[in-house]
Amino acid sequence: MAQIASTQLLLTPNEMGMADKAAVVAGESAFTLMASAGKAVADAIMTRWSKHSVLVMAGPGNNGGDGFVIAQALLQHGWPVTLAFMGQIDVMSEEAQAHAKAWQGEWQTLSPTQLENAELVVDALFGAGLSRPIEGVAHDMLEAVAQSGLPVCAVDVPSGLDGETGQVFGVTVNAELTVTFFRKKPGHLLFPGRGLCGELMVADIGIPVTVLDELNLQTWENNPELWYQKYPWPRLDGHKFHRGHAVVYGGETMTGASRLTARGAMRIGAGLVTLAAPIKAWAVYATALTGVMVAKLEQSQETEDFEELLLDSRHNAIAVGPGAGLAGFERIRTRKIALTALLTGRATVLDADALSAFSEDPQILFDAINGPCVMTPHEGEFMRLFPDINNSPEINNTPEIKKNHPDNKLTRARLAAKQSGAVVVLKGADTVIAAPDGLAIINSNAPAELATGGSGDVLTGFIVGLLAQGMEPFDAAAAAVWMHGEVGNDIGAGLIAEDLPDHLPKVLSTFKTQYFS
Ligand SMILES: NC(=O)C1=CN([C@@H]2O[C@H](COP(=O)(O)OP(=O)(O)OC[C@H]3O[C@@H](n4cnc5c(N)ncnc54)[C@H](OP(=O)(O)O)[C@@H]3O)[C@@H](O)[C@H]2O)[C@H](O)CC1
Ligand SMILES: [K+]
Repeated sequence: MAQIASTQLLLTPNEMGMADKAAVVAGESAFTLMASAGKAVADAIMTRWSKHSVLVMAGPGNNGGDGFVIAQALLQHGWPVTLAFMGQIDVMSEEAQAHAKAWQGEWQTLSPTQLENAELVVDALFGAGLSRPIEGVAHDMLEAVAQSGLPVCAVDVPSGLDGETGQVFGVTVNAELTVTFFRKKPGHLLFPGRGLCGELMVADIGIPVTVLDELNLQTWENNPELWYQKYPWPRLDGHKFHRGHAVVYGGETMTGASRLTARGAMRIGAGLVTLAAPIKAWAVYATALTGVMVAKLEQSQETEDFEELLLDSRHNAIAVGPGAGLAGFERIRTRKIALTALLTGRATVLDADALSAFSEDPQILFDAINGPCVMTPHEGEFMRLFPDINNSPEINNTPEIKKNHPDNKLTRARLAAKQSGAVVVLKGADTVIAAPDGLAIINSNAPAELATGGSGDVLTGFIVGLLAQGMEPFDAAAAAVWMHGEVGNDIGAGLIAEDLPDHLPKVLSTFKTQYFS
């Protein structure tokens, strides 16, 4: 995947440091890299804003070094620039010292009073090297910038934002523009970070792409580049059986949920979809669904009937959870149905009630996962299913977690995938898709409108529909999450879950034109 989607790779600040070093070993000079970084930011500023009085805040490390380059470039173009420095020049890196010496304007020591005459702020206080909460004058300054309402251009990250986790170290600013270098960082895409960066630009500063080969990177931003080559377009000579047969379990009470799942599976191209429902609800399903077949599960032998239905090996993908039911005996039945699905070893999606039904003994569920499986918890379901990842002092004290503290959504999803053996889709505005082997994708195209009842049920349908067509779980999950986001964008304001499957053809046709013609 690394080779086919190098531009989608995300580097943690630590990995970025390694890429930087590898570039220097390969012959790039650290001085030139910093010059290119600063120039890229200055160019972006001059493209976006007309000539303004600028305050450049430069910190003690190389982020501050970039600040000197930016200040000098803007000064040369006739911009009124104030440079506010915090640090000690003689302990800075050689390249930062050299660029600081090249600064031809006036020096000031960082202080909130400098904001009085500023119209634009360049934030080059801290970047990848931030290692602890910001205190003292830098803290007061960032707070004052935030309160001033002045437009901010952040260098690499808004200072205070952890480029690895998207979490804030005490204080930060809300940037209008963030210019980062070489590749995006996970913290640009994970909330709250994503909401703080404003427009995000990635500047090429001359780091050769070959340095990526050495790094064993495992994180990407979701994009069709990652999976379009495995996308199961219907074959011209195809038959509906080539496109798989998805089975969706439907409960007795919340029948809308699994209907949305079934419709999602149809729309994304499953050849056939069967909704299997307890006899009491059968008529509701049979009346409401046209293209979807409805199978009866007789009273008191629902699990046995479900098992029998799955004896037909053409039923190659199964979804359990939306509307499955958790009240009273339904909880036990949902568990049995989920375990029955998993026992077949066929591709299975577990969502909603199928996850919550195991909240008291999740290990029973994890032990049953032996085949291709995708779990799609939202944060609440995740907390119930993986309490130790969120709470255990033992886990929180391991060096791994200390570095990637539990607020790190990426790490939590990865650990959950490893612990359960399933691909985990940890849903939210910044959905993370993680595989048991550590590969992970952050999704970034979902609009706020998707946070609506039933939206997740459709996503489950998209995933099971792609699984039925033979896509691997990690790719199917990534493709479905991306399509779901695109459909959401396409509909926009006023979106309801029912719209999602029916707007998919438009998104699919754009995708097809873009990647297959
Ligand atoms: N390839 C690239 O990406 C390039 C990036 N460049 C820029 O370099 C920065 C990263 O530079 P680095 O020096 O590693 O880190 P910072 O500038 O963010 O800051 C490090 C200094 O800050 C001190 N520090 C850390 N946390 C705090 C704090 N909470 N309060 C006060 N001071 C803090 C730290 O001190 P230590 O005691 O922890 O060592 C350092 O002195 C990257 O973001 C890019 O902007 C290059 O220009 C070129 C290539
Ligand atoms: K910064």
